[in-house]
Amino acid sequence: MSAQATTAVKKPNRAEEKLRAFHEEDAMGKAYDTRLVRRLVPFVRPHVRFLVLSFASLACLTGLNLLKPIVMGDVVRRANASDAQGLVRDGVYLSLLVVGGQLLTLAQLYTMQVTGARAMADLRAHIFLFFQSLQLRFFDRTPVGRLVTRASNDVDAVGELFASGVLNAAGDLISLVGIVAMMLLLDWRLSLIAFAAIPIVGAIVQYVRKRSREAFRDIRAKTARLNAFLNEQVNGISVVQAYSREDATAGEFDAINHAYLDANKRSIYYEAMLDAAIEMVSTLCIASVLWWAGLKRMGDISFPLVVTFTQYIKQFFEPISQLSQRYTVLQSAMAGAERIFQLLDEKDIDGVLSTEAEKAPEGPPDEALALLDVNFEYKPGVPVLKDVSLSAKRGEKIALVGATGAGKSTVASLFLRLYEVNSGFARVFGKDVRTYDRHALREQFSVVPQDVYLFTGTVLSNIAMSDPTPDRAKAEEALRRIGALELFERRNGLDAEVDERGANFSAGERQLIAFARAVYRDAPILVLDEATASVDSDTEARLQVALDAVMADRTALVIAHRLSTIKAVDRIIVFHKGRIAEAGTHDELLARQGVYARLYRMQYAHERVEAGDSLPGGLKEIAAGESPPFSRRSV
Ligand SMILES: Nc1ncnc2c1ncn2[C@@H]1O[C@H](COP(=O)(O)OP(=O)(O)OP(=O)(O)O)[C@@H](O)[C@H]1O
Repeated sequence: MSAQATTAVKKPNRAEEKLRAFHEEDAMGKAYDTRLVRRLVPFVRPHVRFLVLSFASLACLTGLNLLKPIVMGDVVRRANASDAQGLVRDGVYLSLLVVGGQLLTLAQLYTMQVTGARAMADLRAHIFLFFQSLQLRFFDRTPVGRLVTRASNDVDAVGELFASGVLNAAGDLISLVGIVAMMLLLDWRLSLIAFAAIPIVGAIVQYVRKRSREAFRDIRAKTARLNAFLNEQVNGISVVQAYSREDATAGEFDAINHAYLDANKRSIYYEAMLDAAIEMVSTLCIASVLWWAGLKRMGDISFPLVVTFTQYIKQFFEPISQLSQRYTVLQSAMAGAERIFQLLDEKDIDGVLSTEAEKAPEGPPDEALALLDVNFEYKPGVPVLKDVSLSAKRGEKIALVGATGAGKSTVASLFLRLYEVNSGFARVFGKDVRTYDRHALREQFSVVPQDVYLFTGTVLSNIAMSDPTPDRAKAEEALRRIGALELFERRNGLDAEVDERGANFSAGERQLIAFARAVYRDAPILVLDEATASVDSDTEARLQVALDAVMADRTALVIAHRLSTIKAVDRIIVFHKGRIAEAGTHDELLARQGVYARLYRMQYAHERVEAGDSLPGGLKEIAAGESPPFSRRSV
């Protein structure tokens, strides 16, 4: 282990603390929980025909295995009697048993695992659809790593029920009963010698089971931590490299990786211990039977009987050893199922307003957007919007301005119902947003968000993402309208590949694609949240002209820091610490000499300094000493 890792182990580091939540949630439940099994049934039911085939094969296989020792004993008897014909017949029987057994094993494993793979694919799809129906509030408080673990590792843990043959435990039990019956029928005294080993095996299994269960729980917790850490660090790799945190991060990873390795080593140790112990006990048992047979100088115990009996003893310990391993898998599957269903029971579902809940009174026919006395907080006790009321008529363009963190983007999120108001109402086209079907509501909006997110694919698939069948001509037209067609044509146009998160495009190019995406969608309301923050001044000027055309017959909500970009809107609403400080046109607000006028003057002064102009008296000081309250994101 590296030096950093050693330090990291001693002192809980940032990742350790942040990921402790995974430990806490990772309680190992019961090994078998009927409630959870019942909830898994709907995912297995559509594939039940495979399961029936599997159990039928298993029953036949168990029967065939019980016959094998008898034939072996017969082989010895016929060999003793030099019965060549009988030996040939036994050879044929044995071959049939082996070939038949292998064919049945093949059928049994295949059908069982196909059932599991299909059921787990359905479960994963269900979880993914469920993620999409959750409100953003849920994702704010849940680490991505945990959600990824739910849809991957936890589903895999449940799938192990099928893959590792836990359900074959039914077959194990049947064969155990069959073996015991056959042994007793053959010779009850030899059987008693074999059964004397049961308490010893029981004690070993109990000792190992408890410890391997803890090791297993630890592995699951450490897997979740590993996933969460990798997810965060890979996403933030550019920052890690820029701030030369590679060594520190490697140290943190080393600690987490070693903890994972240790948990695995413990689990491997106990599994190996169990295998070796059961093998030893079974060999001792065989030795005792041989000793007893020798002591009695065979007497009424024949040589073929001893051979048959030792074969049964071997078969007797096999399911016992497997039962204990399957118990661990069963327990981890139940823990996985419990975590999955806990997630699926989540209440933050993005639904339609229930009929009893109070809804906003209907708005006037010409109203496009309205907030009525809205209060909102992301986290309880931290108000973000306070008593906010505003409205925009159809076709009206309004701008929201205010300092960083004043609550402007939050207003847009409330209209799209990405978050729910705590009190008051949000209305779109005169209707409470909660009375809409969420798709119908969001179809009213074209959004250019502050943080553009591109998906792996092509420029076309990203521009036309609102369309199940992307229309090339329409996407090209969208790029042309925003004046960016030429820029993209230089790099393979609409077919240019987009890497994960659009990493192979500049921030400005990503913003242009987001613009084209909004134009393509062609919705009646346009939301531009700092939409030109990442493009150069030339591109911005061209965009502005294009935008005026796009906005012409639409309602628009423009969020901007650069006040020069919003002079032409119909109304400007100024936010200050979550409240509306003032509202009016650019000229009205300047004339009022309030917050907007002050902000505008400061920004104007700052721009003049950057441009190298001389400043009017008084503004020089502001420009030199005071940074503008609006952050400038463009260069
Ligand atoms: N998902 C979230 N969870 C918790 N708090 C949040 C969340 N999103 C925003 N906030 C907080 O709400 C406040 C308002 O955020 P919002 O993004 O609306 O501000 P804004 O005016 O758009 O700021 P900016 O100009 O920087 O984009 C901020 O204090 C922010 O920290």
